[in-house]
Amino acid sequence: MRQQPSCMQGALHRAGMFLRDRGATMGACHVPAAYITLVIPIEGHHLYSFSCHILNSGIYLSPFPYLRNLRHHTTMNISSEHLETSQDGTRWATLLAPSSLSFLVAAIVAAVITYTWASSSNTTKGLPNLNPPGFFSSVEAKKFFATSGESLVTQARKLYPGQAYRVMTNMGERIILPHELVEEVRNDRRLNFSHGFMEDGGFDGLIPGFEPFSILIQDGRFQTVIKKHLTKVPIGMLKSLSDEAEFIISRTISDSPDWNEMALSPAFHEIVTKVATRVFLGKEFSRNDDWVRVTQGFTHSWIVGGSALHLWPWALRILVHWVLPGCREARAQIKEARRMIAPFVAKRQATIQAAIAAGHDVPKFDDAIEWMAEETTKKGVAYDTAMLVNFQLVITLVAIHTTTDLLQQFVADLAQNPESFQQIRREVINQLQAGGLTKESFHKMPLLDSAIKETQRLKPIQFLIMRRRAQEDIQFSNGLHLKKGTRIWADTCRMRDPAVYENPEEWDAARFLKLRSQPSKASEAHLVCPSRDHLGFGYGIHACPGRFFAVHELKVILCHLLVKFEWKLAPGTDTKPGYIGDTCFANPETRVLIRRREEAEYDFCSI
Ligand code: HEM
Repeated sequence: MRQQPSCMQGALHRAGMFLRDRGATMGACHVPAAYITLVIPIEGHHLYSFSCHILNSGIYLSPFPYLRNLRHHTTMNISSEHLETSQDGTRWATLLAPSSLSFLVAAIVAAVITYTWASSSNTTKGLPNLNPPGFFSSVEAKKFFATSGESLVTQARKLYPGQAYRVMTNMGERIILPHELVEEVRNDRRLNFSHGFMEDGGFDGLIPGFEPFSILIQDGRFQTVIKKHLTKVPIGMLKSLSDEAEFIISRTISDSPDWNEMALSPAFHEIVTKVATRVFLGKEFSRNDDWVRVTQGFTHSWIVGGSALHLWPWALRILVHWVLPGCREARAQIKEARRMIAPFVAKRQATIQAAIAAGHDVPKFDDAIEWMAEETTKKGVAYDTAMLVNFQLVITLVAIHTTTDLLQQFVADLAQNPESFQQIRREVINQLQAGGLTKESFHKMPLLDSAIKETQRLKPIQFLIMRRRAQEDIQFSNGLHLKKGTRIWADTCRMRDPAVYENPEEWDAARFLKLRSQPSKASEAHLVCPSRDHLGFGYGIHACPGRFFAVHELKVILCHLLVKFEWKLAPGTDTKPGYIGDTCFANPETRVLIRRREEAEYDFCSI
C-alpha cells in the first residue's frame, strides 16, 4: 500500500489542489525530494489540521484528530486506491516525498511564490484597487485595513459608486460588491459562505487550534442542527433562557436601589454566554465557570491568533502558529474543553447503555450535544468527543459575541433615547402582565422588535457582509466576472442610504414599526427578516440561521433588564462603535449608571 513517491514535485502538485481551490494554479516545480508529508483534502473536504513531528531524518506532518493513528505511517501513495477514509467519511490522501529540512523550506518558499503569483492573476485585476499591497508584502496594507477599513470603504463609496472594487483587507484580497448585486448573490449556491468562513476563520483546518471550524463545512450538519433545534424556541427553551437570565443577572448586576456604575461589555458577555450555554449544554455547564472561561477564552484566542496569522503568507502559517500566543492558547483551550466534555459524554452514553441493559426506555436528552450526535448519526457517521467539542466551541463563538454586541449597543441606544426607553418598557411590561413571557407576548412587542432592528441598522456586526467564496467561475448581470476561488463581500451602505431610510443617521425606535403598515415592506420590517435594505443578519440562503434563537435570547434578557433596572449613560462615557477590519463592535468602554427599580411589575418566576 505504501511506497515512496519520486520527488517533491508530486507533493506540490497535490498541494496545488488546495491552492487551486481558491483560484490559484500551480506551476511545474522541480524540488529535490524531502521527507515531508502533506495531508490534502479530497473531494471538496478540508483537512482538520496538521501536527508536525520529527521522525528520524525527516519531518512528518500528521493530521489531527481523525488520522492520529497515521503518525506511524512513514509514506503513502496519493493514487486513488490509497485514499484514506476517516471516521466521518471524509476521504484523505497523504503525500510524501523523501529528503531533509532544507527542502521543506524550499517547498514552502515555492508554494508562497506560486500562490502569490496565482492570486494576482485573477480576472478581477481590472477593477479599481483601493488598498493595493506592496510589491513584496501585503502586511502593511492588511494592517492598514484592520485599523482604517471603515474610512477606506466610506471613501470607496464616493469614488466607485455602484461599482465593484478590489481591496486588500486584513484577511487578504476581497472584491467588494455594490449593493446592486446583493440580490444576485443571496441565493446563488455557487457563492459559498461556510467555505469562505472556513478559510478566513478556520484557516482551512490547516492550523492546530483552528480545526474546530471544519465542523462548518461537514455536510451542512452544523447549520442543520441550528435550523432544526434553535429556530422554533419552544416554551421550555424560553423558560430555560429566562431562568438562567434571572440567575446570572442577579449575580452580575447590583441589586442596589442606588445608582452604581457598570461597564456594559463584561457584564453582558457573562450574561449572554451563560444564558446561551444553558440551552446548548444545560445547567451543569452554564453554572460551570471553568467552561465559560474556556469557551470565552477560545473566542478571544481565535480573534487574537487569527488576526496575527492573517499577516503571514499561507504557507508560513503552518510554522508560525506554533509560537503565536493566540494560537497556542486556542490549542490549550481545545484540550481543556475536551477534558471537560469527555466525561459528560461518557456518562450520558453509560446512562443510555444502562437503560438498554435494564430494558427501560432510552432516556431522551435535549441539548446541543444530543442534537449534533443525532444529526451526525443520521449521516451514517460515528461521532466522537473531539467533534462534539468542535461543535460546542464554534456554536459558542458564532452565538455569543454577536448577541452580546447587539445587546450592548441596544442598551446604550436606549440610554441615549429616554423617551423611547420608557415607551418600550411600558410595552414590555404590559405584554408580560397580559400574557406572561411567551412567544405570543413577544409578537405583541413590535416597538421593542423595531428598536432592536434599528440599532442593528445603524451598527451591524460587519459593515461588509455576505462573505462568500466563488466555488466556480461566475458572471454577474453587470458583466462582472468572478474566477473560482474569488472572495467577495457586499457593502451594507444601503442601510444608511437616504433614498431608502428617511434621516438615516438618526436612531428612530419606531422606524420599522411604521414600515409594518406598508404592505410591500411589512414582512421585512421584522427583526428576524433580512432584506436587501437591512443586512444585519446577512441575506439569502446563508442568512444567519441562529437569528431566531438570538432574537429570543435577546428579548428574554431585555425583558429582565427593563422590568428590573433603570439605567443611563455614565458621565463622560463613550458609545462610539469601534472598527477592526470589516467588523464593527459596540464600544467596549461604554459604562452606565444602573439601579434596581422599586416597582416589581412582573414576576419572572411565574412563567
Ligand atoms: C445578534 C446575534 C447574531 C448576529 C448579528 C449574527 C450575524 C450573522 C451574519 C451577518 C451572518 C452571515 C450571513 C451572510 O453572510 O449572509 C451569520 C451567519 C451565521 N450565523 Fe449568525 N448572528 C447572530 C447570532 C447567531 C447565533 C446565536 C447562532 C447560532 C446559534 C449563529 C449561527 C450562525 C451560522 C451557523 C452562520 C453561517 C450560516 C451558513 O453557513 O449559511 N448566529 N450570522
